[in-house]
Amino acid sequence: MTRFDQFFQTALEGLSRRHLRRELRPLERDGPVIVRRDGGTLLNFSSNDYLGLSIHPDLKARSIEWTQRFGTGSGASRLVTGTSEQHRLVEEKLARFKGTETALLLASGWQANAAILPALFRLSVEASGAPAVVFTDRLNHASLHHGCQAAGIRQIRFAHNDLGHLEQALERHGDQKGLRFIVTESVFSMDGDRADIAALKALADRYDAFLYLDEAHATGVLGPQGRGLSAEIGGVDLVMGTFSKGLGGFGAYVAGSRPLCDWLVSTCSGFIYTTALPPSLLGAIDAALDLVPTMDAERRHLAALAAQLRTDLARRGWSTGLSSTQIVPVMVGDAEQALALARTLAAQGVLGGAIRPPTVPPGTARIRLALSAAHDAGMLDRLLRALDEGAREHGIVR
Ligand SMILES: Cc1ncc(COP(=O)(O)O)c(C=O)c1O
Repeated sequence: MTRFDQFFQTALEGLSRRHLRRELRPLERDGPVIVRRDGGTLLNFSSNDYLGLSIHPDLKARSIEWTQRFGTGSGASRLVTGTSEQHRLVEEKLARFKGTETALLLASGWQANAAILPALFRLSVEASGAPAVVFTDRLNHASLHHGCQAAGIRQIRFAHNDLGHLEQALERHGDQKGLRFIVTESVFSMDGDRADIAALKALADRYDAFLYLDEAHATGVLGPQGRGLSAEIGGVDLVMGTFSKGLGGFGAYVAGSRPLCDWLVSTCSGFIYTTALPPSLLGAIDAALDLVPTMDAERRHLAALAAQLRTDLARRGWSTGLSSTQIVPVMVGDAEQALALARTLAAQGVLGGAIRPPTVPPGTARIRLALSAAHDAGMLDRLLRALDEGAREHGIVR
């Protein structure tokens, strides 16, 4: 015990009373969609490993091979020791995949957003002498908020995916001197809905704004050959994404123009002051980038499963919001009820995470279901039966 522990305890009890306390629970994976927890087996609907690549033999083999050839760690920041051939090869492959001039690897999606935005916004001061004017979707991921906060800018928030509202804001702030930035996601992680990238790009062009797009949940899954929604139209100024979800590994990327990536190499704290990605991860990413473009059948299966699930849930009276992707929220509303429902799911052998404020807005707690190409129709039936049971047990009004 330290003398501060009593403060932690009291603060934690406060979180518990508001049903906001989070806890780590031991879990072991057993195949693409099965996990073991508390001695039982659960069917997993909570993982972002959308294509099941994290256990693919090709990723494992190249990760092992590159570890054996190049070691377990990179030793230092790339600016200190130099850039390895593997980093260069993976970045080139990534730029080809995303259809951009170049790309840059970063440590994680969270770190990328948290560190890129402050570096990017500095450009405004350099170019115009005034701070950046930043327009953000109200439901942007925590890491995007963090990046804005770290940059010390005030976000001009527009209603979720409401481009009319965004346009009004662009109009209202039209006479501000700084460079304009629109920061949003192509697929929203807690709602599974999509941004209209073509319309965003048109707005960005009309108002001379820089478009920053987070493709964390689209990479590998959506767009032509899984290249993300930005690949459908091209011309997005900066696309970031992660390797931790559809690509089955870990780490993140920025894809864009050469001057953009050169700027980040010189100014992005989260790139400069951190150790380069290790060979094991680079090997897995390299293999995933070979496989993903060939996985149209898996993507079709995943999309069909998600559509089926939404139809079945709607038939049973559940709302799935505006989901149109592999992420399907089952809206509950009350945080305590969402937690109770997740507990019943687990008792029925199904893992579906309860997502509560502050991750989602107050009153919109939900079970976030994330589908994988490794799921099948029988598994969806099991999930639906478990949800019905939970609704009955806890008197959840649908
Ligand atoms: C939209 C979005 N961006 C970024 C991240 C962070 O990515 P990573 O898990 O690679 O840190 C997430 C992860 O949940 C996300 O949902």
